[in-house]
Amino acid sequence: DTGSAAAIPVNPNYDIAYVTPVSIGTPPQTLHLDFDTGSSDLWVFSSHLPASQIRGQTIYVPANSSTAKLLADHTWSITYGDGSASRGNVYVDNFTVGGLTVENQAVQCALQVSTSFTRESNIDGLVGLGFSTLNTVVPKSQLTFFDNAKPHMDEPVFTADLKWKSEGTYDFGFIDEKKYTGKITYVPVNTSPGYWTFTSSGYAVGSGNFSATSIVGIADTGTSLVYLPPSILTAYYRQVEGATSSRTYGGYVFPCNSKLPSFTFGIGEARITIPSSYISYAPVTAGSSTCFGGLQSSSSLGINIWGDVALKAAFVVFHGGNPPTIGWAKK
Ligand SMILES: CC1CCN(C(=N)N)CC1
Ligand SMILES: CC1CCN(C(=N)N)CC1
Repeated sequence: DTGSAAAIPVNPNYDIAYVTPVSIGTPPQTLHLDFDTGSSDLWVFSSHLPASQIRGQTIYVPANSSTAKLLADHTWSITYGDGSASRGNVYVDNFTVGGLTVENQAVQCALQVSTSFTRESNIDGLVGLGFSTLNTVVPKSQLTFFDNAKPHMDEPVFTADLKWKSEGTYDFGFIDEKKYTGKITYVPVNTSPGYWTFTSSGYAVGSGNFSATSIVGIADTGTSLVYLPPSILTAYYRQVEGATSSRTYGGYVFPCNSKLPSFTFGIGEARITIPSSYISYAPVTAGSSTCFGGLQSSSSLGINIWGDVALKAAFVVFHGGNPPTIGWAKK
């Protein structure tokens, strides 16, 4: 089996997150979900939510699906890095992404979501594509869509072709040679933390020398920005006129008309370059002439994150073999 589905920016001006249409149940209910390689719960806004917590999202109504079955006495509860959270009960149902169907996929139905999810009217839930060890369902943890689909896939892979301010693609079960240039460089993945954790070989700022240094981090489609060690941030933003680390805005900001260098990171001998346009991320508030950087410090996170700002500069292969690996190519 294979599948292919769109990755659509939730906001036309800034790549805050991407959503992908999925079909759940019989007859199919279409929701737009945030595919997140940094977590492993598949959860949706549902008919179990109080109306006060829904603001435009599409809800999944298990009662309207002839193939939905309650997973009795199972619950889940999750909190994300940004403090957002959700919790609820669990059904299994048919789940289809871009033509690839998994029967009896655990679909976690929200009974409660935090205000940041309520405010995000274009996100109807998440599809966790991290390792199933992170799944929060109790008493029996559930498998991700990828783990359920893998045995039926032509190849045990999914790929991310995210794009700057435009629609990209998630492919499942195959590698589309048309989506990248040159070769794919694969590096090992440490599955123990439950994320797609790999080691980058170093970085360069603009046209400067490449600094060979191991950077352990995660490839995370569910995080907007790139979070790296403070020393790298200092090296980058020293090249940006008027850049400063702002306590007010919680990170590096600079005048929106400042000239920004690109940022290159190493994958083995290969190099991926993030164009400067991706790093001038967004005005700190609507209409401001102060912009928030797409590269920020990981010092408060305890983990380095290659989020969408980095991923959209590449074609990325999440290879679920034994052992899993991650591949990066230019495009
Ligand atoms: C390590 C953190 C990265 C951001 N998160 C995520 N994409 N779900 C939460 C975990
Ligand atoms: C990784 C997740 C962090 C929380 N999210 C959010 N507030 N929209 C969704 C993605």
